[in-house]
Amino acid sequence: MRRHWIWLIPLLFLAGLLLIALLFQQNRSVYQQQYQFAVQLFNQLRELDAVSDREIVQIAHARGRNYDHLAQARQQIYLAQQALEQWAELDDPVTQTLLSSYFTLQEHKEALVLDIQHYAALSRNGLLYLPQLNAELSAQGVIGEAQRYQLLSALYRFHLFGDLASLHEVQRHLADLQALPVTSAALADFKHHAERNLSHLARLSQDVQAYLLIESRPVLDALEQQKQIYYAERVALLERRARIMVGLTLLLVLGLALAGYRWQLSSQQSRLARQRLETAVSGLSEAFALFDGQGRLVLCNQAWQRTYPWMNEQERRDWSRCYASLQRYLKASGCRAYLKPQEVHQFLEETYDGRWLQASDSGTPEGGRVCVRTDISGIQQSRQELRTVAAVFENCNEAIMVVDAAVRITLVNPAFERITGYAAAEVLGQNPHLLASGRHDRAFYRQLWLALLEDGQWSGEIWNRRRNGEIYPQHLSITTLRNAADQVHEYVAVFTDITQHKKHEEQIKRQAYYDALTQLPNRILLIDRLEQALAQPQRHRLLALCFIDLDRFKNVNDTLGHEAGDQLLVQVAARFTACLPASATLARFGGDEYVVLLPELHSAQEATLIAEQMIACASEPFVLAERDIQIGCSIGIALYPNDAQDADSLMRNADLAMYQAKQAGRNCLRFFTQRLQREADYLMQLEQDLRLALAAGQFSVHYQPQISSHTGRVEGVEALLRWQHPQRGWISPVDFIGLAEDTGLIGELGWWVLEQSVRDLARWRQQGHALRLAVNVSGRQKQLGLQAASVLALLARHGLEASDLVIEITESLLMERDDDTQAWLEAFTTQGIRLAIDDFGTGYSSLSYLKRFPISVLKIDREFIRDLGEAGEAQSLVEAIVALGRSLGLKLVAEGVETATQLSRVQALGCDQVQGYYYARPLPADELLFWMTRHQQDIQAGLYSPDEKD
Ligand SMILES: Nc1nc2c(ncn2[C@@H]2O[C@@H]3COP(=O)(O)O[C@H]4[C@@H](O)[C@H](n5cnc6c(=O)[nH]c(N)nc65)O[C@@H]4COP(=O)(O)O[C@H]3[C@H]2O)c(=O)[nH]1
Repeated sequence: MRRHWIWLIPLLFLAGLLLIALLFQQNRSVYQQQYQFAVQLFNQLRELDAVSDREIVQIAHARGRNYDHLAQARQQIYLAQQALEQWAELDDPVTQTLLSSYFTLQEHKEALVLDIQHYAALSRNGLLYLPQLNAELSAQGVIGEAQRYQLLSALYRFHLFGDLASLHEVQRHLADLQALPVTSAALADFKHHAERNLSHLARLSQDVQAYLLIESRPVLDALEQQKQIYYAERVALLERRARIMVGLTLLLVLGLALAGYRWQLSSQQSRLARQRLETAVSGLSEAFALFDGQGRLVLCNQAWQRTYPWMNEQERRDWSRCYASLQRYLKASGCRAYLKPQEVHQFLEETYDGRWLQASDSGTPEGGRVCVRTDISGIQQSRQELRTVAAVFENCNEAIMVVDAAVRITLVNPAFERITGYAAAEVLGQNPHLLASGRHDRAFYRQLWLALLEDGQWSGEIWNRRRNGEIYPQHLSITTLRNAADQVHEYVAVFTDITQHKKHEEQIKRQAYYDALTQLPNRILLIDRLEQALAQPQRHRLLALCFIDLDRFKNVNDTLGHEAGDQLLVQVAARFTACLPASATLARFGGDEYVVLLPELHSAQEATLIAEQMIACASEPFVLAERDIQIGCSIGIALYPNDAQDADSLMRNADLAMYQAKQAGRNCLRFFTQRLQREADYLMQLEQDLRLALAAGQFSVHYQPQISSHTGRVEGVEALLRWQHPQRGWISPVDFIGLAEDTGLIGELGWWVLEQSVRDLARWRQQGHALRLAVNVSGRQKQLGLQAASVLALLARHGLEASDLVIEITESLLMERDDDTQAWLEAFTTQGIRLAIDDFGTGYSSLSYLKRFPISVLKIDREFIRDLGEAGEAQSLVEAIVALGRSLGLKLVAEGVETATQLSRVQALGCDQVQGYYYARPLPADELLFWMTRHQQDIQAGLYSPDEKD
């Protein structure tokens, strides 16, 4: 559509040409008309001039009868002159001059015409009167008649022809007449009139001559010629003007075309410019709007629409409405921003959703308005963040050091000054190397710089020097900052003084690797050193690991207290250290266990000597709490590479050997042997089997009767666990209870024994056997969660009383001396369950714990009972135990009574009950019933006699 206007240009051009031709033609015809009219006028004037001349001549020569034709001609000449004057080109001076002279000529003629008419009339009258007078004279006979006739005749000729000869003749005749004497008045009158007539005729002739001599025609010709020239000039002028007009039209059209082209070009450019502007504006993050001089929206971007989402379309498109809306909005928002009504203004504006805008409104030269809104919420936030960062920078405990690309310190914070001792002014502009301690080599720094350049950061520990020369450790993190061109801009180093941290670390390390009490290496460090020693590629090398356990340490601990025990451990450590070579590592392994690593041995004998020396040291009395204390130690030795190849195995084997030494009577040393290994393997296998045995139903409970030493009646039974191993047959509880305790299986197993035996007891009750049940309970069961409440509930479930149950515990449990154990035991006894001390006399039998714990029964170990019949101190020991029990009101049970002698002895000593093979071995439940029935029958039959049973 836009390009169609181009066809208008030739059309306009043609229209212009047509218009010019039309105007040209019109003007030309006007000129032509004027010219023709003027030519007609000239011809008419010429004709009228001729008529006028003819009439003049006729009048002058007495041929005209009247002046009507002459007057008519003169009148027409006058009108034609007026017409000519009207049509004359007043702008042409030549025409004006000619016309003026023509009019002058005509005026002259007019004046002559009047004269001629006048003298013609006078002449004619004279000529009419003279003949009358002549006739009178003739009649009177006045002389000179001939002369008069001649005169009259000459006069008539002169009048008719006006020739000079006639005039001369008249003049002669008149002179002749004049010469005549006046004879009469008539003659005088005649002479007078003749003379006057002649003068009139002369004057008439003179005027006619003058009239005819006036040349008006050439003037008319000149006028016509001038008219023709003027006309030609006018036409030429018209043509020139037409050409100019054509030229101008052409120029105009060309100009229009050019203007159109330029307009099109400029509109294209402006379209392009607008597109570019729109693209640029739409790409702006700022809100942008352009309003024209009339306040109409010319252009705005998406950001503008987003900025003023509350504005409706009309407001957005109209600046005044938009402005008014802004004003309203700002007023409503509590005037936190300001708007000035100037032509150009800048202001802050807070949007409804809390954003801050930097607004700038400026006028355009056309009276429009450019509005820009920049969301400066981020800047505000950044400022806030900067303030926060600055506060952090100033107040943080970490030292911050900024170094420029030329490795010069540009900024440090107060923490830097505190840590390094340097004031900011002292280090700014300096190379950070001034802080170096000299502890790190070139390679270290090369690595650091490489990491900074390649990875952009480095962090680690570094030793630096304070201003006072002190070298201290830092934890340093350096980050490389790069500019937009990816060039290193600066390095930011953040570091903390980790002196204290290092100390703590050292302390923690020490705590982790050293025993706090003895300051010896602990188990972890020992294993570490052992592994290191084993890793040494040394041929023909012998290494020994000695596992040491103090003998009777527990006694010291229990009797003198933990503090004394601790002192003993420290003293032992000191003595052992004194016995060992420098290459050895003495470690406290835990409790009263020590381990010595001897890494550089030449023979096993060397290890023996060292171990014996340690045993000797440990056997020397120790002074604790002003008392001499005698202990000893058992040492197990395992050798590398003979006994094991790795650290774990070596430790285990040394431990086994140590147990072997313990079993061998303590205070001795034992080397690990293959037999020990086999036993260890056996135990391992046993443990595995034990884990499966309960589910496999391999356990059963046997019961051993407990018989009143006074009546011989069965008062109770002791439940004893039995394990029927599928391959190994019966396994004694002595062999697996300890293992079950170690593995924690005793919890489940012990509960199973309780359930099983309580169930059997309840059955026996129903069958009429009033028995009391004794069940062994391990101290480990306490740790594994056995509760009195559960046991009571179990009894209640089977309709039994708490007093029907006796729990047998070992002395060792009572040795634990903690409140928990007491509370745990009391939970049983307060409900009526009784407690029995098993194997009394083998441990640290003490009056104190017997008093402290709620014990009801003492079971005298069978070791003492066994020796009762023989000479020795057994008799007096049992007597003492019985006396002790009696004094505390305890019931006394003798275990392991096998013979009648033993029975009679324990009866004599006052034991309340006996238990032993003398009466019965532990029996399965069914056999027990059978045994009890028979035993009852024997008693009833009076057959029961200790001697008989023996
Ligand atoms: N030489 C000899 N021995 C006699 C005589 N009379 C009884 N014995 C044995 O002496 C042990 C008495 O049990 P204990 O001292 O409680 O000693 C028990 C007890 O401490 C433990 N034990 C057995 N069953 C259990 C149980 O269910 N739980 C717990 N925790 N330990 C149990 O195993 C130990 C050994 O039990 P057993 O092998 O059954 O050995 C039993 C029994 O068979 C005798 O006249 N001569």
